[in-house]
Amino acid sequence: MARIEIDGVSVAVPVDEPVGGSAAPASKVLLDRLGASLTEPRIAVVGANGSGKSTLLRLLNGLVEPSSGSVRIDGLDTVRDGRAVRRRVGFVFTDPLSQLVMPTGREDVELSLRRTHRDRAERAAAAQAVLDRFGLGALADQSVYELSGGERQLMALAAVLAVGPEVLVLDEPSTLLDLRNRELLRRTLAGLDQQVILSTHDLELALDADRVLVIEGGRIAYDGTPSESVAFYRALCAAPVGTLRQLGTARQRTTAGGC
Ligand SMILES: Nc1ncnc2c1ncn2[C@@H]1O[C@H](COP(=O)(O)OP(=O)(O)OP(=O)(O)O)[C@@H](O)[C@H]1O
Repeated sequence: MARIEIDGVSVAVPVDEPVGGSAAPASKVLLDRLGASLTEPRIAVVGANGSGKSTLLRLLNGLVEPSSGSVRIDGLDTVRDGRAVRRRVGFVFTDPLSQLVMPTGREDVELSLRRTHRDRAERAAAAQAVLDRFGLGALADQSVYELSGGERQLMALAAVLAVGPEVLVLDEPSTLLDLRNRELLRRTLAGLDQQVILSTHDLELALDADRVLVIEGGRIAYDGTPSESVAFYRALCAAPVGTLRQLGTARQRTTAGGC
């Protein structure tokens, strides 16, 4: 497994409106002083809408850069060594159309394989094997715009897995999947050699992990076993917004928004 070190990471973005009448440019803090060492094979990140899950995942392959602190994958810094990090860390987006750039799934998988399989015939055979593994062979030559949302999501996952990244990061991978394909995804993830880090609102998927982080208001509100973390998250969602609750290691809940 890779060793992922998140060290004192904050992410802030500038906003147009200065806060409190100050003339200084204002910024919005998306992640606030996060620290974690991620070494388990399966890690899930749960949290309310807008809590910072996607921002956290995007840090892991340098799509988002820390405003302060650092993220290292096996010692490689995600900013300084961005290219090397992205070769190790495959990222599957929530919206597959932001990922599938070729007209058909087959071409997209072959595009992923262009570096590892220079020979055309070998590349075609490797692409077919990947497509078959996901039960996508029959859909491989259809326009990606004609695929259902779930089929596209599996196609995007196949295209990323084709190159065998060491770490697989998935942002809400089961959102568009029906029950059958959700089970296929769960079985696929369970059978991978790679380290898998995913964000999800699907608590069953979170319970499959070895470790679950609960993100709330840009901070890690709980970090524990799946059953503990999911119980914490359920309690957090049940708590009235703005109330002080002592829930395990929870901080005061100060942000608005449902779960
Ligand atoms: N580039 C940006 N500029 C300004 N605000 C941003 C930017 N990116 C994210 N945000 C804000 O940061 C917060 C966290 O966003 P993020 O996408 O990480 O949340 P999330 O937990 O993944 O949410 P969801 O479950 O709805 O997908 C949100 O309030 C979002 O609007």
